Amino acid sequence: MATRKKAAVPPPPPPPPRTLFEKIWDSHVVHRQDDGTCVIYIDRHLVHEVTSPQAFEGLRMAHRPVRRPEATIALADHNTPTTDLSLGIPDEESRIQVETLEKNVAEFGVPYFGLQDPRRGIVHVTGPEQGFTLPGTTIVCGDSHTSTHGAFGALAFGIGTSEVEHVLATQTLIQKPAKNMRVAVEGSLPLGVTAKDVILAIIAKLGTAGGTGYVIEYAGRAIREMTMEGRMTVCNMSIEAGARAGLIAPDETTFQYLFGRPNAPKGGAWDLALGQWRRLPSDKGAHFDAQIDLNASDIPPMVTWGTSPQDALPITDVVPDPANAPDEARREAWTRSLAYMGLTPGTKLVDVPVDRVFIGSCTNGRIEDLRAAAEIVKGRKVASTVSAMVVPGSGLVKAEAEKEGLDKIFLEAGFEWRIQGCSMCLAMNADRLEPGQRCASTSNRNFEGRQGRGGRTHLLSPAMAAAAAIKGTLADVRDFQ
Ligand SMILES: CC(C)[C@H](C(=O)O)[C@@H](O)C(=O)O
Ligand code: SF4
Repeated sequence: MATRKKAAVPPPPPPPPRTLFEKIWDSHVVHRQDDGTCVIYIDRHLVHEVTSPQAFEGLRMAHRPVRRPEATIALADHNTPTTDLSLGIPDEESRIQVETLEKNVAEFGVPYFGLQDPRRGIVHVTGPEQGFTLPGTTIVCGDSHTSTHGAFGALAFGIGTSEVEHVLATQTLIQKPAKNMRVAVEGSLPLGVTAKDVILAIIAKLGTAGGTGYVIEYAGRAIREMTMEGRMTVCNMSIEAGARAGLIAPDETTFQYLFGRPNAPKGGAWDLALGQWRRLPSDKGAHFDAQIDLNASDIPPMVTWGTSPQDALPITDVVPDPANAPDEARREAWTRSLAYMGLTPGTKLVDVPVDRVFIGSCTNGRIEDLRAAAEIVKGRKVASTVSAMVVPGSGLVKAEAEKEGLDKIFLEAGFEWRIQGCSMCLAMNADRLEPGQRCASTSNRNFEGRQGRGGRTHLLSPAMAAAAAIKGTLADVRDFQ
């Protein structure tokens, strides 16, 4: 019998290279509409007291339960006192918000870290700490700085209150895919330069709208060399560049941080997860719609002078002159900013006196941030003209810092040592600036009135904030090392 040679079946074409964002997106699409709008599955949901009341009320009215309470963690962070929790919450509006959250989580069976629970912290500090934030997952919260969790290679973004209700009810969201931007920081960071300086330098370059419509993936040696704390600081402020989210490819640093955390997978599930996580990084040749490059060795310690996070300059610089602004719109914006900030063009930034120093927030309230500040503060005293405070990002950060003796270093230098919460990052509780007061702050927003009506904010790193507290003016941390 004659044998006919079988025609060789051509191998299937290799799948097109994809970015980290595309991989997470594709694996979460539940339904795709013709116009590209998708229903995506949400793995994890963080809930705080500010943006959840109407969401729960909506569920109540519709007689709907929370779809997956076990995929949710709730806690209060914005409105909580930082001095003494045993007195309750004196401010009525704040108290009502926290009590409403407590009532809602009890009624809907949502896991809750109560006021006295040491795991309670700013949502973006607590989530990662608990291993609730995992690579390759989708994470949302009714809070713009949800981008923080992107440091783990999770697609994490802030949502509005009606979307909070949608996620509580369905564990899904309706979204359009974003464009991909790659921001590469090559080389190693010089001494005195931290993740905060890197992200301020990136925002100064991109502008507050430069990231609009994009998910930014941060890459390059300087990012790979960062700890998880540093990576979170970078991703945290992605939103200040207008981006939908920030992402960093998970690697050994990520896995080491997560191993053994309460909500991280255990045993065989851990090994399985590792195998999946290692496939997440962007493929070689994946398409990015935009690319920005920075050299780490060009980045000095940075500080903001104006009322937008993009108004950042090297600490060695001077207050800019609106006459030198690149266009008319910015001339006007700079003039307004300088009037609000009470600054004169040409003044050296290191000569600008500060009244207050705030070390904390979801940008820089983690243990490594407190260690960096304590290193500068150790054996020194806060200037007599300055009132300074440290507010840990979570109860666990506070406990660890106390175990290491950092609280003593701060207290002996004249800092106040507070209880965890958002605190003076946005002045929703009792911690706020008086009109006209100037603050060196490790937080992420310097908008008018952000830290209290009429308050003036300079954003900088924890080490730089510590140096400012000692010197009584903005200061170059490299003079203190
Ligand atoms: C209160 C909350 C909705 C708000 C946010 O979305 O970011 C706050 O956390 C902030 O930092 O301004
Ligand atoms: S610390 Fe500041 S930026 Fe972060 S969630 Fe709280 S208020 Fe928002």
